[in-house]
Amino acid sequence: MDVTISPSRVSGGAQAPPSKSYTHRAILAAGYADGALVYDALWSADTRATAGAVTAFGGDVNRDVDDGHLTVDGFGGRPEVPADVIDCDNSGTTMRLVTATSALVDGTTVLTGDASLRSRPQGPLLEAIRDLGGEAKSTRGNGQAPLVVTGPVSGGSVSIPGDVSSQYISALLMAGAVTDEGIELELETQLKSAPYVDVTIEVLADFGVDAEHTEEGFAVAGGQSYDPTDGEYHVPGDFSSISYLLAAGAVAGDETVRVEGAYPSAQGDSAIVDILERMGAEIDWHQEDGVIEISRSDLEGIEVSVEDTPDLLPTIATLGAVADGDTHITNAEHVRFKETDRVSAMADELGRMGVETTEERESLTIHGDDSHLSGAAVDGRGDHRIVMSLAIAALVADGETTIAGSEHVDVSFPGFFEMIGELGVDLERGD
Ligand SMILES: O=C(O)C1=C[C@@H](OP(=O)(O)O)[C@@H](O)[C@H](O)C1
Ligand SMILES: C=C(OP(=O)(O)O)C(=O)O
Repeated sequence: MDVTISPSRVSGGAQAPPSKSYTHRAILAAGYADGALVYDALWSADTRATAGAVTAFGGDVNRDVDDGHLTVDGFGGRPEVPADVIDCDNSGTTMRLVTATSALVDGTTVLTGDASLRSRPQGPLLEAIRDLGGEAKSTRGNGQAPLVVTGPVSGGSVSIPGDVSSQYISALLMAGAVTDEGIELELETQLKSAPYVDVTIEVLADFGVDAEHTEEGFAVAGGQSYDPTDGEYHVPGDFSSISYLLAAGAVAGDETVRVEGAYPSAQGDSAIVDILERMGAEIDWHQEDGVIEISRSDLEGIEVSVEDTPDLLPTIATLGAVADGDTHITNAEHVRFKETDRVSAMADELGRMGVETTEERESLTIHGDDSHLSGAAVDGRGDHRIVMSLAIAALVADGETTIAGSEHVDVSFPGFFEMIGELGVDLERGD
């Protein structure tokens, strides 16, 4: 479905959507437990895929139609053999977390996903499961889904690269807690996207499970039980989603844009506040109230590493297109392994809008000075973050911008277009 956006000014307040990363973990942790009530859960295409997997393993997930909370019945640490293939749809987090759950099953699990997910790397996780004594293979022998996993594994020590996806580590820590022996992970490389493992450790702690950093990597003791405090869990707001609302305020704010539900957590993407400040934005984060206020400001290019914050790259690229001078985004190689290669997708699609960029394997430089944003027909590449970032660029382009594939926002931010419409964006959604 296309969306056509005209140059617009934004103002007013918006509620941050719930965190996708925390919701995935809370649903699966509740599955590993006997169950839990999950409040403020994100109900999006990706989190529905994780709910589907918990159901396939013998749990159940029901959503309250009035307030949206989830009632999860768990499988108590003993996942049963799924009656069918598990479809992880477009969700890398689901596939990685659930592949490790599959290694606990006394039998065989088959996992697949859409074309994008079936092109993403799973090899290091499969190898780790084999090293733990399970069977794990890619049907095509290329390290990509469809995957076939046979357990059960009882734990042990494995080494794993840290520079492809942190989700392998999150997955093994979550599953390792209910193995007999626990799992020790030795990192073969430096860890990228590290804050996401901290998010995992935080959620595990809230479910009464201990996992820790070690000198070599991470470790989780076996024989633990998932048991959430008071049987419930509350999901915080999502800073990756918040980044689009703040970027809209920074480039197109008429009056102040105010985002609520922005409380501090382990999310690395809260770095967007600091990044905007460094670019010259007028921004205030009232942490105790969970409120961020931002007004339109003249932005300047900066150098920023996305080593810890890969999901911010598309937002930063759009900000760089509007800023004066160069914005140099470094440590970005792992951003190429997402729903699409986001480094080249942003270079190409912003290029269609008149933005000059220099792309290298590990970096993307946006030449703000040489760029003039013009409305154009652009492609969201079937990737929610590319769609949302181009939508923000469209606010300050000359003329209309039409983005193909607007429905993909359903992956992480289902109400995105309604929300920016309420902030004042002039948009029309077509076929
Ligand atoms: O664990 C998570 O919730 C995520 C980890 C990150 O992936 P990588 O660890 O693969 O970089 C991030 O890009 C993704 O959107 C969510
Ligand atoms: C990469 C993302 O998610 P996942 O890895 O779960 O597909 C994302 O949300 O940007």
